[in-house]
Amino acid sequence: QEGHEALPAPSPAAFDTLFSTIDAQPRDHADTRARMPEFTRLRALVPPGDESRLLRVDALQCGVGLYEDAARVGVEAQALVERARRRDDGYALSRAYYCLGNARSAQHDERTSIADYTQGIEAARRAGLVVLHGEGLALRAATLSAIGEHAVALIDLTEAQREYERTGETTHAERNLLGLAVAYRRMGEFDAALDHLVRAEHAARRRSDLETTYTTLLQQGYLLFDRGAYPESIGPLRQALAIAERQRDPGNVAYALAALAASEVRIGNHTQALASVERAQARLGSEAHGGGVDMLVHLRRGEALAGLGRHHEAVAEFDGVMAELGDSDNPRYITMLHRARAVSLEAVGRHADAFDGYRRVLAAQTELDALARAQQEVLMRHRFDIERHELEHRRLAADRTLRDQQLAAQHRARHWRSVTLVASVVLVLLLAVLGLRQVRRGRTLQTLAMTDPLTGVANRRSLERFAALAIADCRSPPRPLSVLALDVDHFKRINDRYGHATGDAVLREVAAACRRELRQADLLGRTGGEEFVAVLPGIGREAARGVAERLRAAVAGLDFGDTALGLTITASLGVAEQCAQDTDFRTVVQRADRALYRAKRRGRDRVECDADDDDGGASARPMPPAPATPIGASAAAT
Ligand SMILES: Nc1nc2c(ncn2[C@@H]2O[C@H](COP(=O)(O)OP(=O)(O)OP(=O)(O)O)[C@@H](O)[C@H]2O)c(=O)[nH]1
Repeated sequence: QEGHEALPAPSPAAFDTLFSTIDAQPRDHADTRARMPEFTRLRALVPPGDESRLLRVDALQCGVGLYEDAARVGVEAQALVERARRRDDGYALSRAYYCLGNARSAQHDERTSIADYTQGIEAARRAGLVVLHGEGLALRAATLSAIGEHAVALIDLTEAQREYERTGETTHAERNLLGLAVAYRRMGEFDAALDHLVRAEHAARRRSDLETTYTTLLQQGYLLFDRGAYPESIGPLRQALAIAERQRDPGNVAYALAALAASEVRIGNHTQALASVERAQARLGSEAHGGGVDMLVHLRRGEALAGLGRHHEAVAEFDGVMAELGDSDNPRYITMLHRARAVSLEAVGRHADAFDGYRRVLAAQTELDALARAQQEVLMRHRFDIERHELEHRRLAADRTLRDQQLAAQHRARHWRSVTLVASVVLVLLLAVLGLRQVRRGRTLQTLAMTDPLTGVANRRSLERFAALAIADCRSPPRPLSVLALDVDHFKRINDRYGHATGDAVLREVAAACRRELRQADLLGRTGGEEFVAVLPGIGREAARGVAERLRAAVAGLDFGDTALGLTITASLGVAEQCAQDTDFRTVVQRADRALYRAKRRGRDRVECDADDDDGGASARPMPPAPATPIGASAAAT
């Protein structure tokens, strides 16, 4: 075995690497013989007893020798399917089915092969193997196309393309373009076909994939021919021919020349067409070539001869082709053949045969049209279904969006309701607080309006109001009521000696001391600078005198040691009891004031009563008017 490298030792890691490399390469499903050395290396890497890896090599290798013995390959593939099933290996199962499909295809059992491919496609899809899945779709599409099911083939290839693009399998997507283009052309969708062909050609040129570049150019030529653009088809066909020549592939050269000849016939260049055909025949030699290239060359040769007026030779060519054509062959070629043959038969005077030929052309054409219509219908139905699905999908999505929006709106509304509720509660609380504060402020204002700010005792106004009520109260049932008038002695001196602030403090202390000595029912008020008046309801003159004495003693007992050292104060008081003649409070106060005046006169720090009056009320003074400020508004005599 000269030239063979030594086989590697078993290694799972090395196996996996080589396996991925081989598996990623594009394959010719018909025959993998050229890759036998790779498979042998891979097989050597399988660790002993590793059934799983062995299964994979077998699956990868399945199909070798297909052309020689398709039946044997079919049996092997069937066994592989069983093994893959037992091991639950999606990859091997899918490959085994593809191999089985190829074997059946090679034995012209296309319907069964389609079922096998479908099984393989499903296995790949279940295993999530995108590339293998796409490969199966392409295989099935090729077989479908071969039996005239172009629409379903196009659908398969479109699905493969979508999957490749979705998963970013760019190379596979590019390789799939050619198949798609052919499928489109066969469906008569020429614009889509040309677009895919041009893209496939660019991709193939970029990859320096000459074989695919050749095919894309040949297909462009066919496409332009089908569209009746005969002169335009010459360019791509010549390029295809150049590539086939460079590759030294006689089959491809012959295909390109046959296609060129067909276009040359259509543009009336029959001599050139005949030359092309003869060149093709020379390249093909005497060997038989598969795939119908011989038949094509003869058909084109007949057309060229007919164009040159050599109808007898043309009929002979056409008859040769007819003998070779089977029923399963391409109806397009059959139609083309019968039409060309009928023209030549007519030219040589075989009118009845010509007529028969035209009849067959008509029948074949009708069949072709029906096929085309049926295929269009399948495709349209499929596209309609897809569109309907998409429409349904969009409608569902729109519904969902609407529902989401409704939910969001509901949510927002609920949110705002809570916000409003909280805000209302806060507002109510705020109003309550404000109201409360207002009430308090009103009370404070009222208190301020009724009290003397310096001492906190009642002011003149509230004293008069209280007295009026008390007097009325003491009338029925008749009860006594007395009034005391108190004036701090020599208060001016205190101010002068200790300052005004101390004077204020003295006034506050005097008020506090008096309040301590009075009952709850009594009311003390400040009526002038250093003069206070107390109303004592229910108290008669003598009892009031006692109270006045207590007040005098309390004032005299005040101690100012910590504010004004050495300061002692005294107060003089006058007492008056309300009597029947009194019209109002003022007259009682006047009598009390008179008594107070007397106390001052009699030496201060003492209490005098209106009953003790010895000057017959001549010294009675009216109550002093209410001062703007208590200071400087003394009512007491100096
Ligand atoms: N500190 C202070 N002094 C005041 C206030 N109101 C009046 N006075 C002063 O009190 C003094 C009252 O003095 P007079 O009316 O002359 O009487 P007096 O000095 O108390 O003498 P007699 O009443 O005769 O014992 C004046 O000097 C006023 O300015 C006050 O609210 N605070």
